[in-house]
Amino acid sequence: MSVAAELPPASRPPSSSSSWSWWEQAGQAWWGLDDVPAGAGPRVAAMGVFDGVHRGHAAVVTEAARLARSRGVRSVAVTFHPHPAVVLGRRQEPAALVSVRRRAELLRAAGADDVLVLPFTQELAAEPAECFVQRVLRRGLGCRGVVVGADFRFGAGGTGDLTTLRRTLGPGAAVVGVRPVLRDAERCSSTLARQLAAQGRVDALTDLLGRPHRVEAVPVGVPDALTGGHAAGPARVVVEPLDAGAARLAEGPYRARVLPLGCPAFDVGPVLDGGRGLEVGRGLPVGPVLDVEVVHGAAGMRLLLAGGAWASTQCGSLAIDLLARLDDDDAGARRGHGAPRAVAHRRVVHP
Ligand SMILES: Cc1cc2nc3c(=O)[nH]c(=O)nc-3n(C[C@H](O)[C@H](O)[C@H](O)COP(=O)(O)O)c2cc1C
Ligand SMILES: Nc1ncnc2c1ncn2[C@@H]1O[C@H](COP(=O)(O)OP(=O)(O)OP(=O)(O)O)[C@@H](O)[C@H]1O
Repeated sequence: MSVAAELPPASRPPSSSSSWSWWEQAGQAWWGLDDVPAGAGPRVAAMGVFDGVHRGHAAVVTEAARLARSRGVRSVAVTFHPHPAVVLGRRQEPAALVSVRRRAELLRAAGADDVLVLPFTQELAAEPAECFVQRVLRRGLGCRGVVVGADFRFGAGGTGDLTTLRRTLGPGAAVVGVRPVLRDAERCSSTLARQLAAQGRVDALTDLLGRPHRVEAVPVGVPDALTGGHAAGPARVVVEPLDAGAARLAEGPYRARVLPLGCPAFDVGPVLDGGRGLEVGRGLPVGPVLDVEVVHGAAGMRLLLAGGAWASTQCGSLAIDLLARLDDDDAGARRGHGAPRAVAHRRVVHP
């Protein structure tokens, strides 16, 4: 039986959700082995969860792409969702740094020709490593090579490793274990990235990811008065993460670049915040830099965008790239004390 056929329907995004329509539009990923086109030829796979696609992940995917090119085949990033630790009850919170849609986009940006999302279930967790390699990597994807981190473990009991891959894939296949990519002598990991986000350590997080951390969000309200569609003074827009399980971000003020999401034909429109609307450079929209305040409440995480009236009126959803934490002294103090503490809310006024 195929992986997709074994899935509960809820594992796949509902076709009515906006994120699913982006999947379809972008043709970003295969969802389950059944989606993989038959007879598409051999491949080299990179394998892992890849939440956040940090620099360590990028090294694995880039190596798979290089190996695939050298063998004249396509590369595929094989990723799992939800996170095994959540499915296996080792982690309570389903906190993910990025949505699966964004993960697929980042894996492609790192060099993967294709992305396969395998829904992670109790059944998959119980599958012996050798069976997984035979069923998914050999028969399903025709792998001529596999690239993982040198310490990657998989399969029932976590017994699968590089040796398992070499033995099971056979002599013609290349199996590469990428040496750990470090940041400040610490192994880059999604767990570390989630910790840095929870502590509001934007500089360290940017360094670990190799790019600014992005929150994908949708406007839900305008707290400040808007008169006839025009801002009466500095406007603030409330936005909520698109992904209800988005990893926690420390409360407090940030500076962020805000981009329209999923609307490629975005019209710049009237600029409501004094001339700093979207510019178009090299075919890509370059959003305005805005002050953002992150708050947590009963409804979950919310972000208040200063001067973001254009966003609520012009575009359904937004990408918010965090550039800096505004209260650096406070962040420094937090670093010194280890544990994150609440940051007093400061009203962010757009200049
Ligand atoms: C293909 C595959 C990939 C896996 N990847 C991960 C992983 O990235 N992280 C993780 O914690 N567990 C992962 N697991 C789960 C563990 O290998 C293992 O199934 C789990 O720890 C259950 O172990 P148990 O049989 O001792 O209960 C993966 C399992 C499979 C089959
Ligand atoms: N720092 C790193 N250097 C090299 N390879 C890495 C690094 N981190 C992860 N990998 C590899 O990238 C793939 C995906 O990693 P995966 O998401 O499973 O691990 P992770 O980043 O440690 O996540 P988590 O912290 O959630 O367990 C795996 O093959 C893994 O071994």
